[in-house]
Amino acid sequence: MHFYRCWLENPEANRLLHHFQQRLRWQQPQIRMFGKLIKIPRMQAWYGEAEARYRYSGLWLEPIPWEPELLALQQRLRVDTGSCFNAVLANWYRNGNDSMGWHSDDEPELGVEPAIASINLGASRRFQMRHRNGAYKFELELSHGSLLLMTGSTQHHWQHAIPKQKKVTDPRINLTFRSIRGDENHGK
Ligand SMILES: O=C(O)CCC(=O)C(=O)O
Ligand SMILES: [Fe+2]
Repeated sequence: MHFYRCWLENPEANRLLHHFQQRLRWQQPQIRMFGKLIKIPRMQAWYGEAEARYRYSGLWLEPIPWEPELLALQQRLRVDTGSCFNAVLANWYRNGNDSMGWHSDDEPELGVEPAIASINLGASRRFQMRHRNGAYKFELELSHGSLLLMTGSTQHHWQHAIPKQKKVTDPRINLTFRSIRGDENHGK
């Protein structure tokens, strides 16, 4: 894992936060949990190239075609990280009551050792990580304008979560850029 605390300068991060809040096509999908349908505790949008269909928490997501500012970030990430991402999952945590439960990003369509680039805008939130063997746990503060890069076997050994933080009143947008293999590659 690599963490770049000042990947974006403040004025640009501010501009992008407002832009994405207003312009992305946010939805609040429902997932089945313990036999009940419940809305996920945040807003979400999936953008990218047409082949980047993705199953996330049991939901099939069809990508919305790239939006210009998302595409510009994808191009900057290619230069800075050397990875070509073909899709992005945007999450909007409206305040500290929104959250994401423990999971790994290990869906088969991400490939064996996925690189995931996660850009943070808005309120700082705690990013918790725990090892699957239960022995290690730590956390990072994901602040405005920062970039977290997860590569290699991170998703095999670790789970992560964004816990609720009741005192946080400001919104946060997180963009996780991913590389999805097209259907023709599945099962190979
Ligand atoms: O909001 C975050 O920082 C984490 C998002 C995440 O884990 C995901 O989209 O899979
Ligand atoms: Fe994740």
